[in-house]
Amino acid sequence: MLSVKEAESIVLNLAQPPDSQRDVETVDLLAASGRILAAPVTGSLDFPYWDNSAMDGYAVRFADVENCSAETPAVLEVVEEIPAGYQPQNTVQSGQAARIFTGAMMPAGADTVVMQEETRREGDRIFILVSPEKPQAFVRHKGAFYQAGTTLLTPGTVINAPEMAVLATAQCIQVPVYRRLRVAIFSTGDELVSPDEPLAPGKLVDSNQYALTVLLAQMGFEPIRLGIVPDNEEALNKAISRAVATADVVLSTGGVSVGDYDYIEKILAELGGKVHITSVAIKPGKPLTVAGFQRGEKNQDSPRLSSDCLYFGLPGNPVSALVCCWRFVVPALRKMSGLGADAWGPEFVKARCNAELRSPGRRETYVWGKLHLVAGVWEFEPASGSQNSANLINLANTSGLAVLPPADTWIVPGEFVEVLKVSH
Ligand SMILES: Nc1nc2c(c(=O)[nH]1)N[C@H]1C(S)=C(S)[C@@H](COP(=O)(O)OP(=O)(O)OC[C@H]3O[C@@H](n4cnc5c(N)ncnc54)[C@H](O)[C@@H]3O)O[C@H]1N2
Ligand code: MOO
Ligand SMILES: [Mg+2]
Repeated sequence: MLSVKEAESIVLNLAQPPDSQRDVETVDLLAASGRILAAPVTGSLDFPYWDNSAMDGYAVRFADVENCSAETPAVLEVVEEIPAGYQPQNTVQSGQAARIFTGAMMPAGADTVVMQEETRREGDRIFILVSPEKPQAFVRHKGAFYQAGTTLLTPGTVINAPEMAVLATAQCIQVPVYRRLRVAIFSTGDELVSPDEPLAPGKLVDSNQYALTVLLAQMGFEPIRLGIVPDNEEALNKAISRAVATADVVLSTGGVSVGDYDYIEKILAELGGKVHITSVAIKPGKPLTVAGFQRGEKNQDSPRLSSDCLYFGLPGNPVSALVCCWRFVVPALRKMSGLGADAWGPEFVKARCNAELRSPGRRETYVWGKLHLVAGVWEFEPASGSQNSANLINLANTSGLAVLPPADTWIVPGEFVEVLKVSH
């Protein structure tokens, strides 16, 4: 049995980042929302584009207003009005000013803006009542923030609202992003029926496929649902071959333990998969099985990442399947999707536990519950009811998994524990 750390490192080694040529597609600006940038975005313009005013007021020559005051105002002739979006026509000469508004282009000759609250207007004359602190006051200079040719966004950046603003301002209307990872999902088990089917004695509703589909879709991956596959070698062989041929990553649930009908590992090997992990010292999730498949010839109809197809045989128990996903699958998918290493996770926080937790020890134990931020301190509240890997009901509302080490552990209320944050 591998430790959680060993398994994590194997999984992250198998998960390879996308190819910067082959795994890239170009999408329209707004369609890039939530996607991961695949190439640097470089501005071809200075930012600001030109000298402009930061205030509503008057553009002046500093030398004309340097020593003025309310008692001895500088009196200037207003020669032009410059709203935002307008190109000034005149050069401001000594003794002159231009009316100007926030964001409007500075006129030639002027070097300083005086805000209108510090002036008094009489017809074409403006009285400057307060001397600006220094020349260039309230002028936003061309290229002061970024110069043309500067890299504004680097590959691996997720495009959210601020990044969208940068793309728009750089006029990057066709955005190179990594293509979405295709993740095949299927459930195995003769007992399984779908939620709309009648439940005969001995049967169980397939919940795993629905949970995994939502988890992946919410993270921006492309789930491909392949249904329920019976515990039958031929059917499993077909389903696995098909999944491996069409997806970058495959997630199956069930059939990875030691029972007579647990065929996944055997079939993975028969199909040429290299099985790297068959059990991990984690509770729940012990029989997690991970295999890699060599990439075949690239096929136009089923483009794949440059890396091998990565297969996760998740345990059938619903909590075990999700815990394995949160702990191992999500970081691997994040790496494969093109995110930078700092974004792969998993993310742990120290939290004050509000109840007693015990674990007998041989496996690293994950206790599910809720994380709350209370006056700046994380608090962990374990889910009430049975912490049993088949109890999918009290897994609802989980936002954190407290991690107890693989040793006899007894956490008392008020003690701090390491908690894995999960999306909720
Ligand atoms: N003799 C041993 N038995 C078991 C061991 C062991 O070490 N020795 N490990 C146990 C652990 S831990 C786990 S976890 C499970 C994993 O079993 P499998 O991955 O082989 O999964 P199945 O046997 O197919 O199913 C387990 C359980 O989960 C239910 N299930 C399966 N699929 C779904 C689904 N899609 N939706 C909801 N529930 C599902 C299934 O009915 C079983 O109850 O093995 C233990 N056994
Ligand atoms: O690992 Mo199993 O998931 O303990 O029930
Ligand atoms: Mg089994």
